[in-house]
Amino acid sequence: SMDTIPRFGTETPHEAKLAELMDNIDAWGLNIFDVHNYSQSHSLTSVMYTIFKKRNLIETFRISPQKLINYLVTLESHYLDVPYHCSIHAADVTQAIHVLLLIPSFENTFTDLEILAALFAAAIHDVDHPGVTNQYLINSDNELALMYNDTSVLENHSLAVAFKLLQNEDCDFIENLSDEQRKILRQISIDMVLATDMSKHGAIMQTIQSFHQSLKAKQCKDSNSNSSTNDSLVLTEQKERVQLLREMLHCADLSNPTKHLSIYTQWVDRIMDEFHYQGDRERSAGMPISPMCNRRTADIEMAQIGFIQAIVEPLWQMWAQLVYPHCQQMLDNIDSNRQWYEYQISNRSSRNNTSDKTTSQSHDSKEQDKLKG
Ligand SMILES: COc1ccc(C2=NN(C3CCN(c4nc(N)nc5ccccc45)CC3)C(=O)[C@@H]3CC=CC[C@H]23)cc1OC
Ligand SMILES: [Mg+2]
Ligand SMILES: [Zn+2]
Repeated sequence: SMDTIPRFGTETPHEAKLAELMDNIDAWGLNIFDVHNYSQSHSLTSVMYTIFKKRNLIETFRISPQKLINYLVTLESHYLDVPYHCSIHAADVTQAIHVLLLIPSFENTFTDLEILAALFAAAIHDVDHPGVTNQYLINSDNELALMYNDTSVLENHSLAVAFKLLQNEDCDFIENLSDEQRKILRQISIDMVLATDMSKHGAIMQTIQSFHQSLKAKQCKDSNSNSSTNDSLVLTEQKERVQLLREMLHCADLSNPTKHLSIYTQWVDRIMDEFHYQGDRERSAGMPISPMCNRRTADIEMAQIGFIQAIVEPLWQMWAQLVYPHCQQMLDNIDSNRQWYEYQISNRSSRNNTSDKTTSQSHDSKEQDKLKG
């Protein structure tokens, strides 16, 4: 019954603190690491449950709260304990897409079923990720590459695992959806998760410009409505709405540099841990070491500047243009974060010009004092 379900889906001695954090569930600045700590490492379960309740999806789709919790806890337990692609990343991407769906431009754009599918796709998109890239699985003749014929191996695997878990009677929280609704949910989730494969990034960037221009042209400019609904994007075709959701999940998956520096640098540490561990395995197996995976030659700052300039900033600029002015904060964070990494590099080179090679902060300040004389 309802009274046995905790407020945020999981039992925690820190419910008051979690409540305070969840007040920011609609904000880009939510600290997902704090949510993970205060939810007893159930950030994915508590974030998804809170969003489902806030969006009234439990009533709309007659979802059994207990079955939803059962599914979320089981899904969360199938994320592996890897540095980056763990359940905190899934919670982070899920909360990000929830915030993007709140942008006024999308006030009248998506159906409840499409919103359910988008949140579900975000929550499942990296489940059972082993902490290595598709290329590594292919190069090491991994059974997953054999299973999926080297094609979007990780993304296909996460989808299969997530839907397998739904077959468990106790976890089937979509039991009351019609067959047609289940079919649409499955279709949209598959489309969105497969689009998170970075090998599809180029294709998304190719079409995004012309697609958004056509949307802007159709944007309803109903003169007598107030400003907020004035810019809402109305898309008549489900195909177009799914294309927008595909881009949205890709943006959420590439959102680390759009967050506050203190959050962003934690994701950088985690992804570099994961890449360097893969590089260690490639080195000891005599394989070529993948880009950004060699801890002995790593230039973490340069890798982030390259990642921002080549991938993250161009994508988010396209997205921000479509929903102007609602994503300016993301663009501002990208810019200040890139500048911070550029400063680290310039600071590094001036440090190298001093006599010793030590790079400790205290050394620098002593050096500065000497210079002041
Ligand atoms: C926080 O910091 C990161 C977070 C996630 C990722 C992620 N990176 N990637 C790829 C991205 C493109 N890469 C580049 N390769 C090559 N040869 N050259 C490049 C030159 C400039 C930029 C990138 C590349 C390969 C890895 C994923 O596939 C992950 C899974 C899905 C989404 C993003 C993830 C990287 C981060 O910092 C580098
Ligand atoms: Mg992925
Ligand atoms: Zn991801």
